[in-house]
Amino acid sequence: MIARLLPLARLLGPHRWLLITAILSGIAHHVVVLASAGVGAWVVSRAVTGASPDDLRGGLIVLGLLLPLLAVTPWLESYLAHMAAFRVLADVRGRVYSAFDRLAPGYLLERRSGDLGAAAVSDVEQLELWFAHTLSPLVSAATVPVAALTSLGVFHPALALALAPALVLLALVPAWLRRRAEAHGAELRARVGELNAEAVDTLQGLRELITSGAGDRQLERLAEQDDRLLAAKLAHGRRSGLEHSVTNALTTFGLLAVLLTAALLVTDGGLDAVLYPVAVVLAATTFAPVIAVTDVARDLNLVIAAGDRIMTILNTPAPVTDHVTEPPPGPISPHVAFSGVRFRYGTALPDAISDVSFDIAPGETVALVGHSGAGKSTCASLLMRLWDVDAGSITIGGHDIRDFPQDDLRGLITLVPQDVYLFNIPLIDNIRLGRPEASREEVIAATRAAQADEFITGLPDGYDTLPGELGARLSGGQRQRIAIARAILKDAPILIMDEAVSNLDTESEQEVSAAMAGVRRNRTTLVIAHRLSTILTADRIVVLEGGRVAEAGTHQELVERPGAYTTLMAAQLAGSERAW
Ligand SMILES: Nc1ncnc2c1ncn2[C@@H]1O[C@H](COP(=O)(O)OP(=O)(O)OP(=O)(O)O)[C@@H](O)[C@H]1O
Repeated sequence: MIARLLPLARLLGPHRWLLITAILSGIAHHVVVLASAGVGAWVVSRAVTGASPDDLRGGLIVLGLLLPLLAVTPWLESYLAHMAAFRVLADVRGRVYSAFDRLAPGYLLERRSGDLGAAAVSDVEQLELWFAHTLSPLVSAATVPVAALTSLGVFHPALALALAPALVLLALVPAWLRRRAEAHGAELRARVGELNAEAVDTLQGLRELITSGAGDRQLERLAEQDDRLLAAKLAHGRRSGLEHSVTNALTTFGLLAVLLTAALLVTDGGLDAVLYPVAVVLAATTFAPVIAVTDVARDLNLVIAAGDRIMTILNTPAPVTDHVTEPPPGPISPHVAFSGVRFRYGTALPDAISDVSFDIAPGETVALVGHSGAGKSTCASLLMRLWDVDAGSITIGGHDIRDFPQDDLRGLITLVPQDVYLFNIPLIDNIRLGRPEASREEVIAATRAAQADEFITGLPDGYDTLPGELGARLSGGQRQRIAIARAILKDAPILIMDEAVSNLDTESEQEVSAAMAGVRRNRTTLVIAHRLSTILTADRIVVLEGGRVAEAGTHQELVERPGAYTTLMAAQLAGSERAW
């Protein structure tokens, strides 16, 4: 078990010195306890056997000197161990968040956000048990009994021999129950993650649950997850209880063995009667650090499971890595070209796009159109290098996008997504996301250009409104205009727009279209188009079908020959506002 936990020590980093000092304080504490108990027992036993106050003075002075240490050393141990633990926890949490950043979105799509949230918060929290409450007692438990056994051995070897079996058996209890403990720990942490994921899902999908009347079914699912967590907790509790009882029994057995052996030795004259209470007190105090460890060891399975979950995240290789540290030299022309691009989301999956070639000249707008699943979003994700192409290449200004550090590449591109996420920070900071240093005036100018100024100033706190719950109350059109304001403010030369699929009312539609036209001006734009109005204003249209380019050209060129585009248009005309 300990071997599985030792890799966690690597997480200590620069805080290891704090922890080492805590461990030394812990050892000092136990030595002081042993010494004061021994000296105290000796003083009492001398006093009751008629020693004069003068005979006791030396012992009492030692006790007086030990007393402050008795108070200070445990405080120091706990304070330093917690300080080290909390600093490590903060570091680990930071590393987990950067891992999310590094792994996004490929790995994150495969795991539920509530489960990942549990990993970032409660799994990391679980590590406190190891760093603040286990490491130091563990070292004490390994050293103090050796010191106590040696002292008892000096009194009489039989005393050490009487105590040793109980100590050895105590150390073996966690090993005996290890397999069960690890299985329970993994189960328990996984169940906590699942319940968290289900709860987050429920909250995120509340509107859908209410409108579809599926709330009760979801509550049942939550209750089922709760039951599974309860079963895992009970199994953990049963094993933990068994461990506790065995530990208690062994402690009592060890003490009785020393008590009995010492009594026999005193009767036989092998041990001075004055040393009898000293031997018993020494034996009793020996168990304290061992019990402290077995107490926390009962929950170490949870730490192992939490550590495994964290390490899995930290050690997962990023889907995309930087091959260079500097972007290509000179001004980069915002000319985007896809050449023979092939990509699939997993080795077992079919190609999402194959042999896709098209280019977007600087300042040009290309509309990607096609049925759902045709590969439009995949093209946009590949241009932002959220994944790397499997074959072919994507270039900007003639340079392969893999020749840019990711930060530089994403500095060249702005995304206006379909569904805009608003953080619970003032709206002005939400708009500043891509350019945090922008002044208030610059934000307002960008928001005006995105036709979002009017509705924001109409809010009671205007630009300082916290979206919080409001995020959900903003209309789709308003959220898109906030994203457009972000894009205008970031002022990147290349723009990717994922047009909202949901129907906007006519007024919102006009406002969003006007805002989009504004942001597209002078920018190289790739728009995942769903609306006829957008398609008609694009310079060129690329029609995707089953992950391949079926046709490309201007609207005029494409309508003149029957093909994928005219079929899509026919579907559009037979349908509603939305094209597909
Ligand atoms: N994360 C993913 N993992 C596995 N397959 C994926 C993933 N994302 C998309 N796909 C698959 O890749 C193909 C192209 O999907 P993509 O999202 O690019 O299509 P799209 O044209 O943008 O569709 P829509 O208009 O519905 O968004 C589809 O078959 C889709 O199922």
